[in-house]
Amino acid sequence: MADRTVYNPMRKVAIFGGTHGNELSGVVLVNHWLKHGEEIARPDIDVRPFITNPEAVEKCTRYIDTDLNRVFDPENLRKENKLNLSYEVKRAQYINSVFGPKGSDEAYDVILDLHNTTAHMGATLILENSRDDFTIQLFNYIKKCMAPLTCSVLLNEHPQLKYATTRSIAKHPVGVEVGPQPQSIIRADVLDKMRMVVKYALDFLKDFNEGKEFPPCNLEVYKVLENVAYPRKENGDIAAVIHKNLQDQDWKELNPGEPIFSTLDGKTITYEGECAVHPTFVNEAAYYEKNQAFTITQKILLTAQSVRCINSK
Ligand SMILES: CC(=O)N[C@@H](CC(=O)O)C(=O)O
Ligand SMILES: [Zn+2]
Repeated sequence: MADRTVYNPMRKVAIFGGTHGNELSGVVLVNHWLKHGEEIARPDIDVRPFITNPEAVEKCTRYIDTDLNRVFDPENLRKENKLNLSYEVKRAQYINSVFGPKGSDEAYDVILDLHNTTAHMGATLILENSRDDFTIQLFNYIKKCMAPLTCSVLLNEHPQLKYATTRSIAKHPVGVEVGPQPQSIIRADVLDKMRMVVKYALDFLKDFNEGKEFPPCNLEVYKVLENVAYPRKENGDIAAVIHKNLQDQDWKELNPGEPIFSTLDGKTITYEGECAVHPTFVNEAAYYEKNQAFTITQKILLTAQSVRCINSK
């Protein structure tokens, strides 16, 4: 007999934009929905659009003092002595008080956190927990609705590389990452894809709350294995750039021996891993300061039990 997971209805849903103030699709969509909420309204769901880092949005920069999307860990959320805290840690504590507290029953059910990447990733959903059947079912639904457009799923639950995201205060965190889009500009194609993802996510939640059962499913995901750093000179300067054969090839197979960097003196550096991988976040602008040239992932299949809602009316 197939197992089924039951949940309470998902009534508290937030859509976050401006977690990074220079990723403008989420900023303009959330600002639009704050004035015109009809598009995101669904029966019996409180859907709340919210700008998470207003100072960074104002200055059109990723962050003011520190990356907001890294500070939702218990230690930062607990810190006292408000005078010495960075703007983003104070903001994280406030966001956690409104939409969390993280890990509690009162926390929001679902948070869609809207991001852009300069990498050629297309529409991407970011999953934080491979055992969260509800979110796997949600992603499977969105992916099917997006077809023939691709919608890839990135799974980040790497013990060292996972970070404490803004969305992680929700019971079911959903990262939405759409590219390629340069920082501080808006591309219509990217905006449309993000808008479609949000629409399908909300449609799923409506169907789910109305009692629709979603049968068991398989979901193809790209699991984070490692971040690859830029080769640097002794003085810290970048010594090589992403090779032209790797540029814009996010999600494509990369085999051992294939080029990944070109050095400034004209040499090619090849991938020397053991087996084929799938790079992503290739040449992401925001990751130069984190010294990440790209992330390598492995394609795996997740399965989810059927899900349905308990007290649907
Ligand atoms: C380019 C970018 O900002 N990416 C996001 C990914 C995520 O939301 O997990 C970040 O590094 O926070
Ligand atoms: Zn971002």
